[in-house]
Amino acid sequence: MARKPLVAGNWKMNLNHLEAIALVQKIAFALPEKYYAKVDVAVLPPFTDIRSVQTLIDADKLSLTYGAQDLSPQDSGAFTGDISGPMLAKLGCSFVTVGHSERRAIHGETDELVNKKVKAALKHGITPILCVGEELEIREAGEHLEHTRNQLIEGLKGLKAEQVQAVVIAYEPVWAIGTGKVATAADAEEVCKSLRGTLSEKYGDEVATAVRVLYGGSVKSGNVSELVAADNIDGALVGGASLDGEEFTKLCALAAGGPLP
Ligand SMILES: O=C[C@H](O)COP(=O)(O)O
Repeated sequence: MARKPLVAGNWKMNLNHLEAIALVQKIAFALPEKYYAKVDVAVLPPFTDIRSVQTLIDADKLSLTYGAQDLSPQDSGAFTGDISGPMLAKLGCSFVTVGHSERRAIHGETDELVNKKVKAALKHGITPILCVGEELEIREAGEHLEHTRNQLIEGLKGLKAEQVQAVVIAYEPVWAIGTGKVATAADAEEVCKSLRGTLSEKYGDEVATAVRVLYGGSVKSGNVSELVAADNIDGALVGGASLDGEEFTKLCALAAGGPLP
């Protein structure tokens, strides 16, 4: 079964809602419609931008999709500062990243909390992009496969096979995020293949074959083709390069198999 690549731009804590509109317009103008048959493209802006992005995408009937960078495991209540799945669903979000390494490191998110967030996203019809990845020390100790396998198993705990089929996995080695140090395609493929193997072992071949596994960590137009050419890499979770409309458009076109627009 051929998996359609997904390129998701994680804007992190960058761009206000006016800048968000400008960037989405730039991408929409620069990436012709025909590319969307070969690649799914999503932007993941900060919460405060989502309504503006939704309005623009709906009004102009753009093929771009969008989502959020986090969600609460709760649906509503006294959780000051949090944003819930129902709120994101109402805003038309297709995706939400869960367990990004910045949230694990800066906000102390555990695998248990990540698992609750994955369930919250699925409950409200939003595709979770479950992020896993090892720190440099773990890679240097040769424990990256075991570490990412455990994060995957814990993140998906308690889900049925059909629910797992609706999840996107992103392998993001922490040492490659925002550092300019991209994992080689062989390094990334090794982990993505191992993650798919774990999915197969736990949920069966059909699920493992259907799930998209992305790579993230210093992905740019210059390295995306080599990464997505690997058998088990189905697209990219892009940070820094997703803030530059021209660069992100190039990257999406290359992930679609080219040519450049
Ligand atoms: O979610 C995206 C990743 O953290 C990658 O960020 P980066 O492309 O800036 O390295």
